[in-house]
Amino acid sequence: MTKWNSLSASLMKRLKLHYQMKNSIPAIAQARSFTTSEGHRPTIIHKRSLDILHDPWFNKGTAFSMTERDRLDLRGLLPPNVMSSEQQIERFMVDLKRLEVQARDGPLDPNALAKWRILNRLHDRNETMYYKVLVAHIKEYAPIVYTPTVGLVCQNYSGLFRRPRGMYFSAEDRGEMMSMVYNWPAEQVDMIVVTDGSRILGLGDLGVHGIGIAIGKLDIYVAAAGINPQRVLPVMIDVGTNNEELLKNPLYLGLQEHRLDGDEYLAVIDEFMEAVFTRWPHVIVQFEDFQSKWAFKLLQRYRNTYRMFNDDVQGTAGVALAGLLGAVRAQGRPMIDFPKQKIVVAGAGSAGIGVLNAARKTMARMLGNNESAFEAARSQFWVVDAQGLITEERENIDQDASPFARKVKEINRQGLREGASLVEVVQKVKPDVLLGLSAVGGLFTKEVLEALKGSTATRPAIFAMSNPTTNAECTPEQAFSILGENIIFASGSPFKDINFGNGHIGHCNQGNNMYLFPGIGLGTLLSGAPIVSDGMLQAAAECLAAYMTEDEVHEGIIYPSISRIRDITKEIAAAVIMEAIEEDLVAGYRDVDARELQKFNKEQILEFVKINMWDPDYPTVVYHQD
Ligand SMILES: NC(=O)c1ccc[n+]([C@@H]2O[C@H](COP(=O)([O-])OP(=O)(O)OC[C@H]3O[C@@H](n4cnc5c(N)ncnc54)[C@H](O)[C@@H]3O)[C@@H](O)[C@H]2O)c1
Ligand SMILES: O=C(O)C[C@H](O)C(=O)O
Ligand SMILES: [Mg+2]
Repeated sequence: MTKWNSLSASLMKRLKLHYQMKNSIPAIAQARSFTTSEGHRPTIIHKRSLDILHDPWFNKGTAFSMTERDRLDLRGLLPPNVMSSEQQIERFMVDLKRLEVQARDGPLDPNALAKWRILNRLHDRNETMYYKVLVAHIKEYAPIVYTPTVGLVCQNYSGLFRRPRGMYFSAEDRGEMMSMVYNWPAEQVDMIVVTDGSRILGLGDLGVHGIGIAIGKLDIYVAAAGINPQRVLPVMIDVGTNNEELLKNPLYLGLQEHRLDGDEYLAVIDEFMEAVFTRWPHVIVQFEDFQSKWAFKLLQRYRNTYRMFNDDVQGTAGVALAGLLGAVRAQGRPMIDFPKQKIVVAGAGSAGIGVLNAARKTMARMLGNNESAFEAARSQFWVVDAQGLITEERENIDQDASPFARKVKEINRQGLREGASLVEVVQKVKPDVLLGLSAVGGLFTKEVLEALKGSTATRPAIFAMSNPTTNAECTPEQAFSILGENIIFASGSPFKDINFGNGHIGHCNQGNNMYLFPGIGLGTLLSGAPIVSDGMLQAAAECLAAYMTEDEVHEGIIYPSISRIRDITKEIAAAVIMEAIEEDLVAGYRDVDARELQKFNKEQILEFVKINMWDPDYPTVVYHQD
């Protein structure tokens, strides 16, 4: 160091000390005399981006102005609504008061939200420890970081928001996304879960507060699939909200305008996709909780060009299919009898239609995989939506639901008609399976369940798959008490098993797409496949269906316990890779290239998956100057 350099360094040091003492601000260049438009001297900082938000000295959270966000590379790292410090305090106080007056946060666990807060704070200060806790206690804490509590978290997000997590792309960012994406500090991102907040679980449009679901899904990716937490990115695309309460709420964190629609909406999603795939060409994007209206369109738009899938349409379909096949086995019948099952589905949204398409295709394959098999499979389904039974007489029928509209002649024979109620349909059809993806809590009323007593199945199956808990179409208590012990029960949100008191247990299976999406994502990542094909999704579902032993299935257990989720995810990922090899889609991962991967046998693929799963262990850390 030259004399002048060392002199100026010591001068700077003294100056810094002087100004720190004078202003109590730890900034080096307070000596400069320029001022901001508000008349204050600026604080000069030597950090950018997330480092600022993670520094309690400099962080202003949602109060960073738009110009500051641009200056400091913060654009996209905060929800779009800029708040005053008074509003920030108001939000904080609402949350604080809520804790004082309302200790009960949820029907199943009165302390669910309090537990979420504690886990979230751990997540903010020590990721490795957070995931160690989650992996070791997944059964206990999945219902906190994921469904059902995550729904409550999204509903209360304006109060719960502390440190931002993930990225926000808003309608205001049009034209900027390609550069904004570089504000994210990670050089590599493997998994993105993106939502536009338009249909969060069964809770409707929660706007920007829906980011919680993307965060919860990625927690499951890390815990179940061993995706490295430094390479996951939760994303919220804020195109406005049609939730009138949020539009009026001064504490809402998102854009307070109605949702963009049509081409304007598509342009935003297109720009986002282009931006993230430009920066991270190998990323996988999982679409989550988009309203049905867009879920299918976006899937069709991107699925052949990008590595993406829609969890609600495709993940749910696979999980339901595995459960439906399990229900056939639980009736003591071979899986090949699946095409004989009569299935009533309540709900024809993204989830319901996804399940119907997958189940129909599987039946058709079992029946010979030709056009007449596909047509024959159609007649095994009766679909009831908000307007009742869907038939060809339905006016303005949704194009995704129309393949499942019953023929008028058929239903006349059955004594049914367009718009028939769910009870009537169950009474007349006497189905083997009643499956709900309606988002209507309690839809399977006493009358509906009574009607199911007429089922021609030896062991009828009830899938109350809507989330969160209060949206379940019925509870296991209701189902078992009306229909007796000899049924199969599954629900989207977790319920406790029922003890009948006679040595028998009524098993409550959790039919949730969390059994599939982590394996689909991990398998796609490790195979290097450029798309997520139908075959890969089918392989994932079949692997889940085959995972349960005969004994378990006879006991009524059709899905594994969540405590086995890491193992089942490994198996599913391997099945996805094997299918990708079969379809000649593999490109390899890291130092294992396509040719090598193609030569692996099943054991080697399982080992390959296992060694690529991140474990939450502390690494040895050393310092190295750049
Ligand atoms: N368990 C899982 O893994 C899983 C996966 C995805 C979605 N879901 C749940 O499924 C539900 C629906 O999701 P979606 O994306 O399909 O929603 P959606 O809003 O697109 O669809 C809801 C459907 O239910 C119908 N419906 C409304 N009221 C009805 C009634 N009274 N009777 C019969 N049908 C009625 C609507 O007409 C619509 O077709 C949500 O609660 C969601 O949480 C569960
Ligand atoms: O998130 C879940 O728990 C399942 C599913 O993706 C849903 O939207 O309900
Ligand atoms: Mg979902």
